[in-house]
Amino acid sequence: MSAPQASETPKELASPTSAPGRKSLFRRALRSKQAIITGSIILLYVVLGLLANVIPDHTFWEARLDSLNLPFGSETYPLGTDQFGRDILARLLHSINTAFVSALIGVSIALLLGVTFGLIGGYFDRVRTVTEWAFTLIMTFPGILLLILLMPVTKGDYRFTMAIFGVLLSPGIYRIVRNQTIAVSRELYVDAARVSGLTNFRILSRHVLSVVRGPVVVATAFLAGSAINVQSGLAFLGVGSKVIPSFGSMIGDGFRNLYVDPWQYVWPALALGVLNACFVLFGNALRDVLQGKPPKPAKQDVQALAAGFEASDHEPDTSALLEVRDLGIGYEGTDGVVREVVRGVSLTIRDGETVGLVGESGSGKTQTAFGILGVLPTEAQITRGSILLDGKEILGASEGVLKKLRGGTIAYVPQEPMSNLDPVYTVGSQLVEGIIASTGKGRAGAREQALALLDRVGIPDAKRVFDSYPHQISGGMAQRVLIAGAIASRPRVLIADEPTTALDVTVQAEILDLLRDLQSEFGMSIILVTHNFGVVADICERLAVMQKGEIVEAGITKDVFANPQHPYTRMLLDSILDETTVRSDPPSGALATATKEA
Ligand SMILES: Nc1ncnc2c1ncn2[C@@H]1O[C@H](COP(=O)(O)OP(=O)(O)OP(=O)(O)O)[C@@H](O)[C@H]1O
Repeated sequence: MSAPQASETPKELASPTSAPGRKSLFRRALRSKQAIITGSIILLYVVLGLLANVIPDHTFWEARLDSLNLPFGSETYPLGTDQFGRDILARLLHSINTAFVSALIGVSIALLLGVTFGLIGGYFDRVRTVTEWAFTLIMTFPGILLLILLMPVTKGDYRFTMAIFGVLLSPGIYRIVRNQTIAVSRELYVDAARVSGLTNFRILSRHVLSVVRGPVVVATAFLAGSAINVQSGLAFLGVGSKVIPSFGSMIGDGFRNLYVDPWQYVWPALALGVLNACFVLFGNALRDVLQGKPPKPAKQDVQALAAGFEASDHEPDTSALLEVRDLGIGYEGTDGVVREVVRGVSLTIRDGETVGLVGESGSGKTQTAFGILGVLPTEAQITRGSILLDGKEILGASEGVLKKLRGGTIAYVPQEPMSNLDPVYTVGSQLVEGIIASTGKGRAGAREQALALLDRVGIPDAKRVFDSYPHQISGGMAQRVLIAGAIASRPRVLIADEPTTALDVTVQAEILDLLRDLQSEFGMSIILVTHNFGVVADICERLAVMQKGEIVEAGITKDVFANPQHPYTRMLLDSILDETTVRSDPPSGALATATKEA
């Protein structure tokens, strides 16, 4: 399980680990009204373009001296004629084809270069310098000027011009793909794929491409609009063939004839404007779909949720600080069926107590914790339930409300401390940013508090650690740093997700001692997510045992340890190594050696 990464991801792109595949993006796009409307309009343009030789009564090049500047609504010329007596409708429909061919050529070349070299540059560190250099060089070219200067080479053929424009667009795609590839290459599952002997090509096509394609699809929509605009702009300036109709050349002709018949200007400008707006809005809709919105409960009192943090109509347990009731979290499978990974979990945490959420890997502990924090992946669905904080419903609250809660009332200490510190920034600057965001303090005050917190969590040379980069400190120190960040806002609930798993035994004990001290000092409640009964025995007053998404047993820790009721709890307890029992049989290696010596 990895911690939520949304905050570490560039705004325009989804987290690499959460990026859905193309199929999922397409399916989710169908749920966005904006994507459906703008996508349908773009599709309508395509159909009209395909019927360019069928719909009009005249060809686009046919000029009739007896039909100059006919107004719209004229017989056989529904949109009228231009100053050369040519059918505006025919020219408009052919302009659509010119626009789409321009977009197709420009975007295809940009994708071919950007995706290919983005994958190569992102994945292979050794060639990255070369790809960076090449694409930075391309970015220095003065785009439009270059396209005009290359007129003698392109001979005015807009298709060649757009091919060159595709090269000029490619750095944008390259950067998206390169960034995503670098991020994915650092994921543990990619390391695992390498170790298991998968070829680089297989890793790139299977693991990396599936992550980068979402953002690339979104960028493609924007690039298509941009290619159409540039082609139209060049045609307006007179760069390119006068014979092939395009929105730009029609706008240019209409502009020159504005006082005779303004409609000759209005039609192509309108057609280009609408098409352009559709590409931009379609791209925005895809991006929203990709970034997603926080999962909403399936069945909730919508009005209460709309108010964000309104009082709930449940009858809350008045002694409870946090109350999770019948929480269900599910994911849609490839067959379209939603399967619950958290199934009706109920949990109560009172002020100042530590509750262990225990169970083997995959039992739904972290999903429950993420549900409380409101940081579930966008594809997650809340299928049922309620989460009350101080008796108020927070499930389905707005992102603004949840952000405030996460920064202040509820804090989170993630698993794997090292992966949760950005290697590019010093420990201090990351702590300071977090403190500014959660407390609203100024930089100097935040720095002072960060140093005090580092000191408080038992880091001996706080100043040195403050100025260190994450790779310069140990795992135990990194965990202390994350705890320092989490307690900065003096939270009332601290959710610690396997806070000791990645640490060696002595450091584990120190971290548990630290959590215990901080709890009594701040009087906060702790939810300790763990698979380790030893940790639960050490620090938790109560525990809840999870299996396959359900709580199968809950109670006071010493009671459950003394008299476990559920077979699964008994099995987990039995699997704890009994330190008083020493195996009498020698390890197999020793046995083998002994046999050999004999
Ligand atoms: N994005 C997702 N899509 C589909 N299923 C998911 C997703 N994230 C988690 N799950 C599933 O939810 C289940 C519970 O996962 P969760 O991370 O809560 O387990 P856990 O008990 O915390 O285990 P661990 O300690 O290994 O993280 C798992 O079966 C997991 O495969």
